[in-house]
Amino acid sequence: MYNRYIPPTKEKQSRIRPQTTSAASDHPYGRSTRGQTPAEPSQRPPTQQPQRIVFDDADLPPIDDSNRKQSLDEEIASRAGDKKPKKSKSKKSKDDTEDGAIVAEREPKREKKKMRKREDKPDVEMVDGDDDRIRRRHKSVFDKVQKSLQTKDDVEDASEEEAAEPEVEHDLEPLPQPEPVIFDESKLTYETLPPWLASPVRVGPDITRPFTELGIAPESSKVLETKGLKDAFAVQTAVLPLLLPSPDRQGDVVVAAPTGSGKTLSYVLPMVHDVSKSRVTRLRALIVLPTRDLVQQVQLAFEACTAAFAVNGGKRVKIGTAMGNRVFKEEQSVIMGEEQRYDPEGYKRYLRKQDQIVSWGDSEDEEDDLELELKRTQPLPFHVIDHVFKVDILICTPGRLVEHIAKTRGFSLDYVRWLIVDEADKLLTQDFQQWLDIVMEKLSVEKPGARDFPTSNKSGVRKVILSATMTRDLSLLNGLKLSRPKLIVVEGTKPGEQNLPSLLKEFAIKIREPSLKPLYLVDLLHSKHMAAVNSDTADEATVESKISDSESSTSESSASESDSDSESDSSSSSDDDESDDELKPKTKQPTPTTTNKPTLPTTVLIFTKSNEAALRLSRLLALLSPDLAPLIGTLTSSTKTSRRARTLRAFAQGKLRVLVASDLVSRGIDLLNLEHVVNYDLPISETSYVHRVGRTARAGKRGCAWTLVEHAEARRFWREFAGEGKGAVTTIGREGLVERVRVGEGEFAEERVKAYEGALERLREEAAGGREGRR
Ligand SMILES: Nc1ncnc2c1ncn2[C@@H]1O[C@H](COP(=O)(O)OP(=O)(O)OP(=O)(O)O)[C@@H](O)[C@H]1O
Repeated sequence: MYNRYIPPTKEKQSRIRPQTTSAASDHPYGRSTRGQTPAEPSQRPPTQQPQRIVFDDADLPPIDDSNRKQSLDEEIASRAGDKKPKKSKSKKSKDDTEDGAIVAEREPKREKKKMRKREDKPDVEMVDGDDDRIRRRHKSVFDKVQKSLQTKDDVEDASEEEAAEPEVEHDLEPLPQPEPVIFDESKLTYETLPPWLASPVRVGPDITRPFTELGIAPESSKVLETKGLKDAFAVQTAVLPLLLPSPDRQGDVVVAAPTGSGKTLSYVLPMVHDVSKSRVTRLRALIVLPTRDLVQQVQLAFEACTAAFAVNGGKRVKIGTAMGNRVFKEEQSVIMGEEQRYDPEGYKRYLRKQDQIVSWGDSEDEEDDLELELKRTQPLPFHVIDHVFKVDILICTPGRLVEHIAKTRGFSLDYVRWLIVDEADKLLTQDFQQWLDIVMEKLSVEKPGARDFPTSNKSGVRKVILSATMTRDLSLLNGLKLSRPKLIVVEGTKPGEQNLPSLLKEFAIKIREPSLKPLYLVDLLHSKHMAAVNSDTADEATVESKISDSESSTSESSASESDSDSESDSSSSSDDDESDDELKPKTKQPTPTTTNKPTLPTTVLIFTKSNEAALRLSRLLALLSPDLAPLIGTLTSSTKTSRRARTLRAFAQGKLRVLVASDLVSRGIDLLNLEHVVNYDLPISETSYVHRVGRTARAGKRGCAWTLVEHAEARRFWREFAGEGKGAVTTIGREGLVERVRVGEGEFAEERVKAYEGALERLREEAAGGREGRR
């Protein structure tokens, strides 16, 4: 800081003492002036020794120059004519009592003002040469003080300047302003879309109707009822009448309905109904799905319904799958068969061809052809071999379908009259081996009468396209070459968006310490939040029995690897009691005595961002929470299909309660009685969020979705997924709001953190051991 300056009076001037000091103190503030190098005192002549002016308040008497000032003011006033003389406002005595810092800041400004006033009146103020010299020196001191204060003020004002630009005075004429940006707040309308997309058929989410009212025969309805399917759900009430035989001219159907709303049965029932009317087994229908797990799940739905239409003379429809879980040849033999047909002309042609192969068989390729031919079944004399389908309906993944079209003898789509694309947005966006182009080309082949629908006026291929997050992208839908399409939308609170099930409750958990995230998860799993939310689920959760069951047998960790991918995968219709059972409502158990283990969760599906993350988290959970270990299963795309199926089955039976999964199972998977979904890692998109959380709150049941949100993810989560906060934009439609919930609040106890670090170390060792083992 600097000494406070009091302007010198005549009286005071006599007290200013010149001092000979060091060079550093030549400057009034004990520093050399910037840019000047002060000379060594010894080099200077004594007369040129600078004077150190010491202003010491203690030495100075109070200034009372009011009289002099008054006379000066009067003179100024008399010169100015009409201006009144101002009263002197010297506050010296008051300032002396004020806080030093404040005084120090105010004083220079005030003194500068006074100086300026005096400079304006040189004839009055400048009494003699000494005065003049001292005054000039003071002025330079003022200037420097002023400058330093100015710099300080500048720094302090900088932040304010950022906020508000300084006002610059201009002429009265207004400055030219930039054109105001007009934001187009109008929402995307469907006006540019074709009428069928612009005006969908809207259905309320709570409508139900008996199947018999929708065109299903009473005998079939009865069978469905025994499978737990009493009334049709909303989407089924709208879709069934469009797909079941009708005298009206019918077209294709596009369905956008929330997860778990029953889209599968809306196409399964009319297809089975139609195909059961045809006598000969031929490939009549294709259902394309993005994953093997979904293929297996839809197969179960079909098999549960085939019996319902094998009444009143209808045939039992044969279902097959093609998804690449078995060796190709085996899959071929399950889908296709061979039949000997009497055809002497055909037999002659066959013999001529054999001769050609034998005589050409010189090159390596031709030898291979010959070998292949000899391996094939040989026709009986005067017979030829026909390749025939063993299934009426094929449920498949796109890649495997393309492979069969290319390589399987006799695999023709000539008689296909149903094409179902489930999870359509995924299948249309991702071009799996250009499956759609290849299939559409095959379906364009017309064989007279081959694609006629026995009991309706519709001819050709009937297409049904479904998703909970249906695309409205025409360029994608165009590839399907839809004919007279209708869009069915099961309404939510915000029509047109990706609606969540109405009975889903969503929660967000703030993760304050990301490095301890697994501990938050453990706390959540053991909290009261993970209790059953559906009364019937609570009834089924006979905790003790299930724990002992799982401990003895089906723990994921103890699951046998011997379960190979060649495990039989029924390709034709059969009385698979186990499959049928899975669709049956579980018989109610007595109310459980959950109090013994109150902290164990009911049923939870935890989503991670990758396969590896799922495997790691699953193991970590088991280490951190040994009581949970036997109840944890893992589902990743690197897990064998058969093992995944077993895990899903164990979960459905209540032997497993916690599934840790990658996004593989986020779409379509129908886990019976799943109550809670946890987004351990944030999903990559809103669509992914909708599918993940849609694994619960299905088929009119309640469910909860929990998302762990780290600080860095909060903005994205609340804006994009929850649709809350400034600038929120979300396509997700929901009934309520996402609630904030606290879990793992406060410090985690030191022992827990230590145990966690120990578990991580163990995990590292296991991973290293695994790598060593593989080497
Ligand atoms: N009419 C019905 N009565 C009773 N249960 C039904 C009925 N229709 C469907 N379900 C059951 O509802 C559940 C969800 O059905 P489904 O899997 O078809 O949903 P989804 O709409 O395809 O969901 P996602 O979009 O997630 O694939 C299934 O367990 C199914 O058995």
